[in-house]
Amino acid sequence: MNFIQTRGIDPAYPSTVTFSEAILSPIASYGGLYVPENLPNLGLEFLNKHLGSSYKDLAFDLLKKFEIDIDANVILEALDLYDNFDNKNNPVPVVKVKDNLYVSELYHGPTRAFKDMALQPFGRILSSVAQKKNENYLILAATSGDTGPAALETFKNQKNIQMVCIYPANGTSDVQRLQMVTEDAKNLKVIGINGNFDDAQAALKSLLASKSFNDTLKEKNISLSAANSVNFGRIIFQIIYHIHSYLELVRHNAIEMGEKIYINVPSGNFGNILGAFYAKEMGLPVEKLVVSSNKNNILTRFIKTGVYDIKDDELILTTSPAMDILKSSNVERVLFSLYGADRTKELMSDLDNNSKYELTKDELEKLQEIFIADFCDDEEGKHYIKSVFDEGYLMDPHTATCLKAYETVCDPKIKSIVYSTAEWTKFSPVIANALTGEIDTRDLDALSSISREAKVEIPQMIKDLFTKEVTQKTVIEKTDIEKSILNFL
Ligand SMILES: N[C@@H](CCOP(=O)(O)O)C(=O)O
Repeated sequence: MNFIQTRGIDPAYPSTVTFSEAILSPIASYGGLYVPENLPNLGLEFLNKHLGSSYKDLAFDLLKKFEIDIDANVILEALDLYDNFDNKNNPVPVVKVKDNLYVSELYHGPTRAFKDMALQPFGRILSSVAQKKNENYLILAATSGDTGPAALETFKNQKNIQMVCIYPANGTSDVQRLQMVTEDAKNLKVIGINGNFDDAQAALKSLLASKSFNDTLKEKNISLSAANSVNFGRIIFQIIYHIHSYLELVRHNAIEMGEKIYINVPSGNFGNILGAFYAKEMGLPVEKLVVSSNKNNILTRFIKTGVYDIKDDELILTTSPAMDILKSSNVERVLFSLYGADRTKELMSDLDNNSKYELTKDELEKLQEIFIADFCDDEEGKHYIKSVFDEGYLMDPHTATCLKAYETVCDPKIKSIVYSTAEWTKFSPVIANALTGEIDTRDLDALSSISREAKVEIPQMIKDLFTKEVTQKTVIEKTDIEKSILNFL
């Protein structure tokens, strides 16, 4: 299958590219993104066929449907990385929390967040394509806390790869930061910036599009790619777990095959729910996609009003930092699917030039046929963490935001899957505070207090972070990112 461009075609670019070309060079004409030319139609036949399949078999068959230009043995090797998750037979358990409410736990990989679901196999595939071409790649990642650790983990010590991860120095949890700054592989560089995630992502996009930066890299015999969800290589793996989660509900006899459900996703850069959007487009029975966010509530406002307006917004630091985002990259891919390339180009250029765009009434209706949304502030989040804990389930603050939308915009008679994007260990102070009222300033104290209260073990890999040497000490102004990357190479 070929890939096309969300903002139409600049004559300087090829009109279509293969999957490997799209992942090696993820930014398309006019700063747009690559999307599949068409989506495979799965239907109930595919779902029925995979009721008894393992996660890896489902994934392999789905990837086959996309006809990507990657050797089958490379795909199989990449999928074998799911064997390192907590349960090699099921990397994504789906757990019942209360009547009609299920949690799909996406955090059982090496860095304890959902990003491992895609970055583990995607990193292996990208590295293998680079090695086969015998080319050197610089992979950039901008992170608000979860992508960074997962990207560093997947690319560390990979041949032909150097990787730079940019994070907001004061915008992640301690555990997220420690996961990054204690990485010591020679091919990795971690850069903290005095700025927020939007600054980090803007720098990444501008470097990907910069001719002079790319030319400088070429002189060093290096090409440039990205590990964020702007890269379709991430998204393709983020479709699979939505289908798997649906099948898990059928397997648990929670739903009949074909029954429609809500898919409720904590959303920031929109990659996770975009995977669900594509799964729905491919035939997964979904009532609505529920977009949950924190006090940085631009996605909720957009879905409720059709106006994406961040002119007067200041990014707020919250207790669900992975969603502290205003310029959400993957909304663009939905705009393209619903309204086409010309309109997407117009809307995205409004956003770039005026920090605002506005849908027409008809366009908004089309969006609202698919998406509903609500946001949850930190205090409400703590309330949900506590009340769900009292019913026997421990969840992180990102997952907790979904509980608000579950109550406010979903029909309780229809089953919901809420996606749990991170393990409790990554955000212990807020969880400890929600459960016990304690205010722990040190993560270690908060981890112990949750461990006591909830009778859960702190995983060794999390404990180890607090004694590991900090090897990545760079913190710079956001204007110095390019210089700092070039110094590293
Ligand atoms: N929430 C992310 C931000 C980057 O998102 P991505 O899905 O585009 O990689 C994070 O935690 O880093």
